[in-house]
Amino acid sequence: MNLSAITLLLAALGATASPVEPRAADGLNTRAVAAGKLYFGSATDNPELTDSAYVAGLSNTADFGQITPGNSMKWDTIEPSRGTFSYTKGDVIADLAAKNGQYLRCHTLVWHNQLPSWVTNGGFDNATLISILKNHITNEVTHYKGKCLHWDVVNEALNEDGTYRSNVFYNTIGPSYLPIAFAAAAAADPSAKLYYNDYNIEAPGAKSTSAQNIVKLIQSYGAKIDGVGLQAHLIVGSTGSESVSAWTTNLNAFVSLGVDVAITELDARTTTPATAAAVTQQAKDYATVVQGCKAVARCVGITIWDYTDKYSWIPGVFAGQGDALPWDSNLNKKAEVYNAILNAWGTGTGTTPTPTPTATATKTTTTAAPATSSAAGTVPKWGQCGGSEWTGPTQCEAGTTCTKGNDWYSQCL
Ligand SMILES: O[C@@H]1[C@@H](O)[C@H](O[C@@H]2CO[C@@H](O[C@@H]3CO[C@@H](O)[C@H](O)[C@H]3O)[C@H](O)[C@H]2O)OC[C@H]1O
Repeated sequence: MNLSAITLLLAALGATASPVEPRAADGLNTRAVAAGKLYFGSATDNPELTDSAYVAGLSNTADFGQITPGNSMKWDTIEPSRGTFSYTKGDVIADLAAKNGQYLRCHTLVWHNQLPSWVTNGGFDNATLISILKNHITNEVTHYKGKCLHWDVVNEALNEDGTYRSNVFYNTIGPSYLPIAFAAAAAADPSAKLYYNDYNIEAPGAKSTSAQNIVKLIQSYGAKIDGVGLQAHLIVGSTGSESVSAWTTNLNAFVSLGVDVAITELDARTTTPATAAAVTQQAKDYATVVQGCKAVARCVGITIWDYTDKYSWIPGVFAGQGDALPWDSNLNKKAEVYNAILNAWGTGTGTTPTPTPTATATKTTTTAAPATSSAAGTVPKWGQCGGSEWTGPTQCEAGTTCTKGNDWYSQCL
């Protein structure tokens, strides 16, 4: 039926064909925004962007209001050799987000994995590695300035028992590599929200407590940290999906430090092929995470680690595991899982944030300003070696020696 036929029909029925306000289509992102969140999003990666059906799904802003590059902003892609920066792959994803009017979560600046061997095995001394770290961060954050809603500044600095992970940065610089990284990122793009991101911090416990201590450490240096990302690579029916209250208790422990939280890499894997019972449990697990985030005002959004089993990272890393995402490997929605997420968001009641994102990430958020913020260059000096300027906690072990750097940190020897 053409438009004039519809008009005639409406006239016959006593109605008019006047234009009506378009309503946003229902979807995972639409529901998240209606619940007061900034986005529901998905990770993606360059190779799958040749799949037009996949791209169409990813670009559907009813479902996805944010995208995260799964690999293309990591150190080995961006600076594969010292001082040589390559932004081609990351730009493709940043441009796609801008074209779609989606937020961009930028991932990740400092991580022990996908770190080129020139960094890992370079044998650099403390001062040189700090300089390399700051140069990498400054260059990359400057390149994407104004485009990243969030930056995952440091990824996975902790072991399972909550101690610091041994990596080239920790082993050479000590824990101050974290505040140094955050300060460098803040200086390069003051508008981007800066996150510490880790896995197995989804439930209260030693690792979650240590992640909270990382927030305090960064704050104690006077550097800016805006949020903590909880990856949430879940196993169906296992830790991280027990109860909404466990989620809210844990999320609120971070929020009480004055930072936002985000679920940054959600998937829920099972033995493949998934049984009907596993899919039912998986739907509950996704719903639990959504309800936990929904209940905490400063939980700003949820990202699934790609949206379809077709491109999930899980089978390649966990043999015999998979079927972890709400879309199957034929790009069809798993109705039980998808609807569980929709229903968990509900139909609204939150404070709807300012308009749909445009190409720039510099937009108003519904969340409060971070509790601590200090511009790089005005942060307190780390005075254990010189003494007078610093009144914060002791960085270097008692009895060890240190040397005062020419910046706001010192170096434990
Ligand atoms: O061969 C590699 C391939 O192994 C690599 O896989 C990526 C590995 O990282 C995945 O993302 C991480 C998942 O868990 C968290 O710990 C991290 O924060 C994430 O960054 C990513 O999805 C995989 O594709 O990809 C590049 C290939 O050359």
